[in-house]
Amino acid sequence: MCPPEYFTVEYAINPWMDTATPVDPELAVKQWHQLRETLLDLGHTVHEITPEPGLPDMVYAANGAFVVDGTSYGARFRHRQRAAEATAHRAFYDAYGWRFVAPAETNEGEGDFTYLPDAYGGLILAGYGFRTSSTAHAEAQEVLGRPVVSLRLVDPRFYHLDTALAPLDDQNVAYFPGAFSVASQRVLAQLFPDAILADETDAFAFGLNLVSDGRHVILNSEATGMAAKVAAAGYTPVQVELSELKKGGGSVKCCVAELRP
Ligand SMILES: CN(C)C(=N)NCCC[C@H](N)C(=O)O
Repeated sequence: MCPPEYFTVEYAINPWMDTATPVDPELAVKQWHQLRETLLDLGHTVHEITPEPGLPDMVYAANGAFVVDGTSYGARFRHRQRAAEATAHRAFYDAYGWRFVAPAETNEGEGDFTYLPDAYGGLILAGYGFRTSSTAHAEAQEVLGRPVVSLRLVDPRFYHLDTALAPLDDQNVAYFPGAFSVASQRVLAQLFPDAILADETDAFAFGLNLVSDGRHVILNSEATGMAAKVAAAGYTPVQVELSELKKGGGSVKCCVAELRP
């Protein structure tokens, strides 16, 4: 995770960002700490990457890389405003001694990649259409040695895969079909017949931008419908307020990069 020390909305690179809407920096820091405490209370270890001035979106740590089986496939950001974040993330992984592979293709880390270790022997799902190039999917497959399923995102509000789809455990997902092309919807229905289907209201409340440990599902407090759906499926929803970070176009998942040894 990356503390939101320099978080602000000073440019707009997604439909959620509006430079005219003020951010409450103190509230952003408070909400971020509540998310961190929630993870710690659930028994997770949290490492912090040092925020850098001039990189207000660095709080969305999940965009900095995608780690599977101890290998970190680095990010290469679509927009110049975020480009320097990739270097900071690389330094973080180097300092921890992780194997790091620098990408040649544009990709935004866990924003557009996710991994299900028990689905089909270990499956990567990858989004494209707004940020990550589809060519990065093939690159990730070569780097990580796991099959990658490419999914096309079609709604600009759901510009990263992790705004439209989330693993609930090691083999099942929740997703909002309307965020995907018709063909990608068919692929998801084939791969995940037991998925929880979110609707537009759930997705709009960032209800899919969640972090799950397979039992507890941490999600945005505004996503009440999604909380009810995961509870009905036997998971325990844990709701956190992240109103300020939503102004930058992200929520729970965006703030948490998962390290998979
Ligand atoms: C799920 N993740 C990681 C995200 N969706 N990230 C949010 C990025 C927000 C940033 N202002 C941007 O537009 O890049």
